[in-house]
Amino acid sequence: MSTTLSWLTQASKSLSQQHLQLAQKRQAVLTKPAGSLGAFELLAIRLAAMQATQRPSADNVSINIFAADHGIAAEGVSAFPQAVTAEMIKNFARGGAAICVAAKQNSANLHVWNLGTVAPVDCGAVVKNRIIAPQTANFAQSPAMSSDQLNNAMLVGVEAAESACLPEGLFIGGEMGIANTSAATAIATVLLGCNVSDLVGPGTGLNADGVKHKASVIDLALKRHNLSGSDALQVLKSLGGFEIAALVAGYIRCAQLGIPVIVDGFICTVAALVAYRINPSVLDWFIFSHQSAEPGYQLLIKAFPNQVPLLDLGMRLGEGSGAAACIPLIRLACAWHNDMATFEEAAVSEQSEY
Ligand SMILES: O=C(O)c1ccc[n+]([C@@H]2O[C@H](COP(=O)([O-])O)[C@@H](O)[C@H]2O)c1
Ligand SMILES: Cc1cc2nc[nH]c2cc1C
Repeated sequence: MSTTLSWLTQASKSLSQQHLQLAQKRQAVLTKPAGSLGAFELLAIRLAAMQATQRPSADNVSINIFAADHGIAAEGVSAFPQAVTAEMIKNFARGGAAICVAAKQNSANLHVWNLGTVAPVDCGAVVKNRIIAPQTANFAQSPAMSSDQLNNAMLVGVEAAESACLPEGLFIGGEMGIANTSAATAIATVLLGCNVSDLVGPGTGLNADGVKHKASVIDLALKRHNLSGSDALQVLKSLGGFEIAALVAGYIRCAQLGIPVIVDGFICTVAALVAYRINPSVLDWFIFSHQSAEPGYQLLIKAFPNQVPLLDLGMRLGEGSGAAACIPLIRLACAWHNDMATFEEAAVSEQSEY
């Protein structure tokens, strides 16, 4: 696709190989059998390399929720009415949503970006209004976004990433948008070259008949668009989600700025896939937080080589909640790495040769 978005393919910041090796060496001499802290060890090593430090930290976390409505909601593909998107933005502003509680619990900064809802939202300064349109076009009938809309939605993600650029900051993207599992499923179906039935699921809670109907709506829409062979940006524009576009750009900008990204559930992981297809160098900066209960997640995560999500707790909320659930774990990984004694310091005998 011809685009003014050429910045998207600029290389991500390089990891510090020096700090990667120092962190690997330190993990090997801490008072524990080698590898016994499992994924915590790799997490600390990766963060040390990302932050180019011998003392990785996760103290500065910026949580950014991108919210938007979807024209495809008119096809009856969600268990909830479209009005919930705007209603939940108000709930974010009042502090009543799950992500607000998680942000407070973990002393993380929370930002809400409203990219457009059908019902108006007036929440004063708490919500940053960056309205692209009341909703995307219904992708069962036409492309979800114009090129300008795609560009403007992506600029919101860039703005969020750049404002998260604090010393040793981490970025969590979250999303809110009724019917966005349909958009995400459609995008992933094209990018993975699989069938809709391999990925489609209940989203907010459709029953079996509802999932069947959702699958046939997405299937028919994809036949109309005929996107096979299209690049990831074209797929994003056609099947959309302003909030998904903002996430894609936010992730890429974070990787370019050297900000570690904690990727949330199904929709966010689809955004991560679009980002990865546009610019493969972003993968160094992604920490996959949790296996969403949305069934398509299991196939989706296989598209990222060697990536295993940290948690599998049956979550499927969105909002960045699964990523936020990882904050205490990431902090613990850092504390173990930074503060444990070495075998030498503690005068503990090391492993024998056997
Ligand atoms: O993050 C996930 O894994 C996830 C899985 C299912 C649903 N959601 C959330 O539910 C909404 C989309 O679901 P739906 O059924 O309306 O397409 C949207 O606001 C998402 O944040 C999120
Ligand atoms: C209530 C509700 C809260 C959500 N948060 C993210 N997606 C959501 C969808 C619904 C329906």
